[in-house]
Amino acid sequence: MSQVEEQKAVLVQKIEKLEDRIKYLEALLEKNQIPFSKINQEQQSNQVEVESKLEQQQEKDQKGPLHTNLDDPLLTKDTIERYSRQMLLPEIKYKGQKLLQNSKVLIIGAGGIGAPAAYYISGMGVGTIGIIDHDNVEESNLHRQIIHNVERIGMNKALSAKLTIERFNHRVKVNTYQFQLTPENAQDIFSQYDIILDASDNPKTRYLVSDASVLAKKPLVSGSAIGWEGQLTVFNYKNGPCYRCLYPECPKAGSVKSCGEAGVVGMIPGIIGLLEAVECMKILIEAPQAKVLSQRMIIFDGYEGTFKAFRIRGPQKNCISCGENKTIKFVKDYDYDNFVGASCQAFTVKEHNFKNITWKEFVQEKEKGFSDQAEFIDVRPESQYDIVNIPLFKNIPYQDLQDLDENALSNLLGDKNKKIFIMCRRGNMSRLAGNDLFKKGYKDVYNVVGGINEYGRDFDQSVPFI
Ligand SMILES: Nc1ncnc2c1ncn2[C@@H]1O[C@H](COP(=O)(O)OP(=O)(O)OP(=O)(O)O)[C@@H](O)[C@H]1O
Ligand SMILES: [Zn+2]
Repeated sequence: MSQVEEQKAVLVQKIEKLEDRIKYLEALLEKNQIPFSKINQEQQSNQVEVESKLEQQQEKDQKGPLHTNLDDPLLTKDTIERYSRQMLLPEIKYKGQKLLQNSKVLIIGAGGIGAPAAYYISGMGVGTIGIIDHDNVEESNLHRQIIHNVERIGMNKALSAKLTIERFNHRVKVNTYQFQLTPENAQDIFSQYDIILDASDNPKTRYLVSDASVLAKKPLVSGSAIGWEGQLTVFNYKNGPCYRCLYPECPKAGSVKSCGEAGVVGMIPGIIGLLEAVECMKILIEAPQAKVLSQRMIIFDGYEGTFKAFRIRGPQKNCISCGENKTIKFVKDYDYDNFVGASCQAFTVKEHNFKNITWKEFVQEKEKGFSDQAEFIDVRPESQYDIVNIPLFKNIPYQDLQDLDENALSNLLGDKNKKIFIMCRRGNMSRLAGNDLFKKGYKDVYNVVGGINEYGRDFDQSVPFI
């Protein structure tokens, strides 16, 4: 989406929103029999003020000669009617709704988990929602990120979420942070909210979110989803463990996968996002009997049709984030790149001995004719290869390639002097594979830069961008 189209989409949204608001205000005016001229010009420019004045006026007009219990100016008649079905619950009632109305929730990422979580959290009447995401809506997000839509492709996800929420429940204030959460900005942003929801998709952000939540003394609802499976827990709640207590070391390279690599059934992050919203509500309404998922985890397996809940490790005395002698005092002073890069940055290859080749160079070389002394490998998972592939490249998924010893490799690839061309989806996994093959004795290894996505973009429009 071009910048102009993006701006146009934002304006169209605003017009629609204004039209809705005008209708609503006109109805209120009519109901209260207030002539339009009575509202002064200055206030007209501020919809929220006008609306709240009208609502107060309406409330005042309608107040009877006796006092009621209704003491929260934000929980007006209409608002209570909107939330009445949940307010009927003995665990929520008027007090619980007031707590929700006066609370602030920060959601990290408006993706597969964050999108449904934000939708329902705005539905339940939280007063303020903060949404942080630096990324733009893509076509491949829409099977699960239901807060966005086709017209929003190319628009920042936090902004897109805000536009949807404003049409869904205009009483919720949405703050957007249309940039990346970093060690430099995290503590400041977190301090402005009561509870944090992690809906991000990478280890570096997860550790950062956890450490910043510990420092800000805020509970952290945390979930993840991949394939058919999702999991959920609550960290840093009433002396419970933090993320680092559970995972002091980052998972090993290659074992950390994103939805973009491994795929995901859309409903799974949807379910996890909604479960995050449930935990969020339980914490905010301060229901004494509610069993918050602290030191417990739920694993949902959609394929098996099972939910399992079990206890997890408690707080660790030696945790560098929340333990007795914690060393993380300011997240901006902690080197997340180094911590994550050392063990879990899935696709970081700092030093390499393979050569890079672009698709243009590859095609030129192919036209000259490859000798028999060349092998072509596509290291993507079989499911990705199945959707679209270049048959010249045979599929040896990276996971399988890693497990092959030198003997098995030489049976498969033959002579170690052969040229080996490796491709993948975007050129990340092929770099890891290139390094592995070099270490196993193959000295003429080529990484095809940009993978199938770049081939599609530059050479063949019929190739889907996956
Ligand atoms: N540090 C961060 N700051 C802000 N947003 C983040 C950060 N890390 C991750 N996110 C956001 O969290 C969301 C995670 O969503 P999800 O797991 O569905 O992945 P995705 O990037 O939307 O999709 P895919 O992996 O399929 O391309 C993304 O929108 C991503 O931009
Ligand atoms: Zn800890």
